[in-house]
Amino acid sequence: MIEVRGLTKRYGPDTVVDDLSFTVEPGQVTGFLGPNGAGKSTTMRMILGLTTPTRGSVRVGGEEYARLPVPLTEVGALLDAGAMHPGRRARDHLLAIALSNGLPRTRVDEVLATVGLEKAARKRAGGFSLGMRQRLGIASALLGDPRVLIFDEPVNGLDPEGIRWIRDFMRGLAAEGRSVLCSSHLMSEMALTADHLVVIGRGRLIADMSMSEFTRTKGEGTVLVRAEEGDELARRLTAAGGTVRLGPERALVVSGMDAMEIGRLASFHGVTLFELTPQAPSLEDVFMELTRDSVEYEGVPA
Ligand SMILES: Nc1ncnc2c1ncn2[C@@H]1O[C@H](COP(=O)(O)OP(=O)(O)OP(=O)(O)O)[C@@H](O)[C@H]1O
Repeated sequence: MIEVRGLTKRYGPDTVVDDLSFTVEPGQVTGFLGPNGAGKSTTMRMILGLTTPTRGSVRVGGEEYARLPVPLTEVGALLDAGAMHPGRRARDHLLAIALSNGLPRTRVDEVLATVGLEKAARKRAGGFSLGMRQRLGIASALLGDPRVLIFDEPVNGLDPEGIRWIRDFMRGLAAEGRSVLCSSHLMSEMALTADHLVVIGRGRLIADMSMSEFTRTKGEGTVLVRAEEGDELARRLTAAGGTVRLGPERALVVSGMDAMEIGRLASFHGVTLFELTPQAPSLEDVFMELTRDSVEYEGVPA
């Protein structure tokens, strides 16, 4: 497992990771979520001993990364798929990593097969598509057969087939009992992959819970309302404490009130309703709500 305790990183006056504590358990995919700039990559780099924390500690399998005798056999990571020599053949790239880490050569062909790159083994990485580069990056993370795997935004820029492959692959690794930590800034993507969620904003922990707990406890639904006198109803709902947004085709999307309260209010003011549909919160909505105060650069609504 990965144990993060009181982890803090400062760059000059900026605290980019702020007293962060969480645990990544085996047998699960833990989604590491946060808006752009939240501090996910910095946290992952500290877990991997690539960035020194200002304060706090990280243990992988009970040890600090720097104390692991052969780190690649404990933890494998995909941080930046572009980080490979373009002129080097895929197999040679893996062979160099295996040999410099004292891992057997036989692992190279095994991991190439695992990620489906056998046929491209003798091709140069420079000619690889993004999807193939991701697979090669994952192959190198798997060389030491580690129990812990870390993926930083692994599906960024991939086509739907590539996304599905990575998703299934991560689920497979967790099913084998490994600990998988995977970062993303998209909730919708994690909804299909993660068992557990760690959500951060501006370097601070916002949520640490199972996916089902996350939707159950954090979700407040909306009600879609269509009315003959939409503008009037919107005013009445706002006055009654609801929050109203304009939805598709002039429908109202109401939060803070349930369908019964809205129906009663409309009836009281003689407003004719055409539709009154409670909508379960999407995970994306819950995520946006949670991280609203912690996005670095917020767009101004048009
Ligand atoms: N070496 C550095 N020096 C100064 N500031 C840094 C450094 N590395 C990261 N930062 C800052 O730390 C903050 C967090 O960055 P980080 O890359 O960890 O976020 P992230 O959650 O991974 O975001 P993204 O999804 O955009 O990659 C950002 O504001 C970034 O500008």
